Amino acid sequence: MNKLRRPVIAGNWKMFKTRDEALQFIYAINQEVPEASAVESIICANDVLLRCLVKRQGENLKIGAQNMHFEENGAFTGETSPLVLETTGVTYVIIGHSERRAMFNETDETVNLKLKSAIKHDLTPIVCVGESLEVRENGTTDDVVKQQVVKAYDGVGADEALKSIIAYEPIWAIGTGKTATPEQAEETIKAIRNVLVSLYGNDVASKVRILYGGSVNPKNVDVLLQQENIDGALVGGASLDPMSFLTLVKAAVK
Ligand SMILES: O=C(CO)COP(=O)(O)O
Repeated sequence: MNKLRRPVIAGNWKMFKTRDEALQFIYAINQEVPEASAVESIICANDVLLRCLVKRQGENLKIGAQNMHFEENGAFTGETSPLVLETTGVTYVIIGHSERRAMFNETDETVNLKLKSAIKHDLTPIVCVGESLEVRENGTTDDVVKQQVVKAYDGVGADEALKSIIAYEPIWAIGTGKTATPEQAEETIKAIRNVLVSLYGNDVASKVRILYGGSVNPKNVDVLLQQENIDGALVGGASLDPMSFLTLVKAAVK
């Protein structure tokens, strides 16, 4: 791993786990999670579970949300305010996950508004980008992903960008068991870092963490994390089992 950038392993539980299952998971790993100074370990859970997880999180495990509204309050039935996340003790939030883009009308514009709002509320945004299989096959991955990054960071200053994390998740690799090869992931993540260079210069670009997501598991995590530009992983299925999640976290501090 590049020791200049602290690695991040974030579990995205999606709409899995009951309250009891979530608490069992936290109790099982709290004492085992490596020091936060060596790896940022995060569980992003369903909104209803956030409060009880925050109360029981250990020093080295942080809790994140999977989405939020960009407004602090208003007539937005069913939405979650960033202010509520902040005051609940949540410290991370996933923004623009492809499932939300595909099923819940998330757009590059709302991703941009949410990114700015999250930073304003001291939430570390994990900004998701990634291409469809069609885009991968027609060879325009870099263009599509670059555009997503440019639009997400429109009007975002360097100091704010430094507080954000990017997750590159090719849609065709999510939940399919088809991981991008380490070379494919590295190539696209390098292209994302180059966008940051053009937006903010070398120094900022070299400090922003960029994660890979899409069928990451304990077997493939090492080779992915060995890539120069991959600073960690955003993990769905393999984050649901406590021992599997711990293996991933420990792989990041090897
Ligand atoms: O969508 C993902 C994480 O946000 C990836 O999910 P899987 O790890 O289950 O492929």
